[in-house]
Amino acid sequence: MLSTILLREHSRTSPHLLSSLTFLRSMGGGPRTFPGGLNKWQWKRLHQKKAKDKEKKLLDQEKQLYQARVRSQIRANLAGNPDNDSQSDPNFSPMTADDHLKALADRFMKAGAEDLWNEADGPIKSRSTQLPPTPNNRSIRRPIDLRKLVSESDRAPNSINLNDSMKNRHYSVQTRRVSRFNFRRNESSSSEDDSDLDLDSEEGLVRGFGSGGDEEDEEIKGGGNVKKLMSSSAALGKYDVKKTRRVPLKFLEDEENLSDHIEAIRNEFNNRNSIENATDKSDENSILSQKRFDECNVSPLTVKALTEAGYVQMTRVQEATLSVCLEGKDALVKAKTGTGKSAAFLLPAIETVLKASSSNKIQRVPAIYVLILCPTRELASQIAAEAKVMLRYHDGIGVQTLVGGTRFKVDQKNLESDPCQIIVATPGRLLDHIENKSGFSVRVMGLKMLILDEADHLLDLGFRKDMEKIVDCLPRQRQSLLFSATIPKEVRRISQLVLKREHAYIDTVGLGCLETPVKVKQFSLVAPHELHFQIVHHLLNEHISQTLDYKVIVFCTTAMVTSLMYLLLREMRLNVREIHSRKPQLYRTRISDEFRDSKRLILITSDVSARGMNYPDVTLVIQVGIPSDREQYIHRLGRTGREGKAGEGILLLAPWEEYFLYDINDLPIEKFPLPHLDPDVKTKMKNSLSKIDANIKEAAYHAWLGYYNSVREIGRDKTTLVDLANQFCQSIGLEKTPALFRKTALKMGLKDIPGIRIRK
Ligand SMILES: Nc1ncnc2c1ncn2[C@@H]1O[C@H](COP(=O)(O)OP(=O)(O)OP(=O)(O)O)[C@@H](O)[C@H]1O
Repeated sequence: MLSTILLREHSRTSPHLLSSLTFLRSMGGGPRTFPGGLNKWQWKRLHQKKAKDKEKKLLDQEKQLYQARVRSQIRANLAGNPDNDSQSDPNFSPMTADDHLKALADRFMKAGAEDLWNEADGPIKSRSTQLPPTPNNRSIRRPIDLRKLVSESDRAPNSINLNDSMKNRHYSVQTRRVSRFNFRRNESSSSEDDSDLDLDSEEGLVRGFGSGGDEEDEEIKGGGNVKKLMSSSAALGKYDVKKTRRVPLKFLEDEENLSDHIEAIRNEFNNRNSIENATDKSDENSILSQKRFDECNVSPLTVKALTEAGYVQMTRVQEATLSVCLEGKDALVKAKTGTGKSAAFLLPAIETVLKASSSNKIQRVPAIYVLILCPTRELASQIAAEAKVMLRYHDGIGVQTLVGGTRFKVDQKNLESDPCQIIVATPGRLLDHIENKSGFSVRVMGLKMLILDEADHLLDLGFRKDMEKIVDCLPRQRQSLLFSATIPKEVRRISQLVLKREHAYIDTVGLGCLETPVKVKQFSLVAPHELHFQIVHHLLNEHISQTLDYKVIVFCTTAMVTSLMYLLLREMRLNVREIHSRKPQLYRTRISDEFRDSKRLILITSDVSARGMNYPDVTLVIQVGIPSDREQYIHRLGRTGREGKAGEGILLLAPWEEYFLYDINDLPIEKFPLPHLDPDVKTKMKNSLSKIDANIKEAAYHAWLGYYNSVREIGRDKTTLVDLANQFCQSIGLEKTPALFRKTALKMGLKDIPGIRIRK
């Protein structure tokens, strides 16, 4: 004690002594307890909690104030007399309900008003506000879509609209302050969606069981004897990728010597493609713009690699975003599925590395300049493969993936032996590397650019905690780019966790325009639940008989239901493969690569394949059961009709899931007639089902129950839910309902529900 006081006194005069004291303490020489007998971590946590509570309180206050101000302003405006209280005006007459709605709609659809939308106001509904019939609630009215009340002219004049831009070939960018609030670390702001967001986990029940089954970004630390990192080929994968690394960097000045070469490629291309271009340009649905890569401010070496890979013209999203991203601005970008978002962020990423490398040639181990985060392992591999193709002629620039399901040590070895400047990672594994004291966090401190692919999903509650921790460890002086095909309004608010307030919002879809690919025909089929397996079999057979080079993806609600569907269809002699989170990573990668490169194959999958995966020429997507939300429907459907091609999507629902159609009623979905099912096939299916291991069926029942329990509209009536689950049980040939652990049943609120069996 005395020595501490003496040291403290001394340290006032000697800073060296202070650092020695700190060192001594870290070595165990100093006091380890804080007031109240707390240790260092408890003390730290206590203060973090206090700060968080304070921040939340302040935020709530500000929010209430702001809402009150907006409400009073609306009231004043509607009454036509902003200065006086309308109620005290003797001539005051309340507006009709329709006028009121129209006035609200007008105000809300003004440019930049999206941040003011509340669940009850806005045109984009969350599931919590759906009003269509549920098993218990059949008479509720449909919500009014404010979009329909708004005239075309009220659209944001300066936001990018693909359809408009097609006419005048001119993109503009909406840059503005997004929200008055700082929503950073404020989960309560989206608490109404908590249960929806919980659905990110593939096995809702499994989460309840605590058995650790996750959907995406599952991290297996040190598990499995993985001999090589995943290496899937992206869309450009058939072209050679660079094999060697650790070559001295070639910098921008060297590239200028290539201008002759590029000029030659340009001329050759002009001649070769002039006829094709003429037809392309006439196609309004083409994803391509008229601008070529060689006309942009990107490195000639990148252009050379792109040209060789067949990328000559930019896609619309690439044209719309490139200049903004190259200027160094933060951006939030929305563009339809399959329109080339990956290249849109990879191009500025490469330019960032080139620029940073040229100004920092002395570092022995290069800093990580670009970090790309995405929700699934397969997507990370795909992005890395595409980046490698673009980097083909950039010697000395490397890209690596850090994803779960591989050995952590292997990652570390690769990082040491082959230092890279671009990392593509899933959040969980990245965090492991940051928190591991191996120097990775130091390399990350040089970061220049952070990219979130599938940004809305990464900012969901499922990933939010990890994202907050990651962002906390990154330098503030960086550029951030967020890309997705869907950006719900909650995400625009929460995006400030990552983006600067002054960022560009680039929407190449356009407010109120169709969010799905134009050439994809969409159908919904509502049929009794017990017929679903047979209907899927029937739809697949029909499609195969009509489509020579068929390539189909069937999405199921959970991993175990996917597994059951796969085994059943395999028994029925269909050419199927399966991918879901319960499969080892090497298996997943192998199947993913096989499916990418093949034709006449059916992939049965969970939501691990829903976002970002670029399997070329998928002819049909079948979604069995209700998707977790509207966004997931759009992403799953987007696995077909990529690059402006044609495709087909069928959503198969049980009658009690039909309410979901209201969430997507602005999409062009036609009713699919109930097919005539062959009784012989029914018998065959029954036989096939009987051959499947009962454990798989039991796991499927558990997963099914967990998934639908977490779907708010279905899960809140536990008795009906258990009834439906038992019907499912019978339909898959289980005679006895599988029992739940007491703890699980309790967690799910099912303990005393008739029909639930508890394990003794
Ligand atoms: N400039 C280009 N010229 C030709 N093809 C391109 C170009 N840019 C991208 N593509 C192709 O478009 C397809 C879709 O690209 P990508 O996977 O980046 O789409 P996406 O918008 O990220 O889709 P998702 O929303 O599903 O993630 C890929 O096959 C890719 O090779």
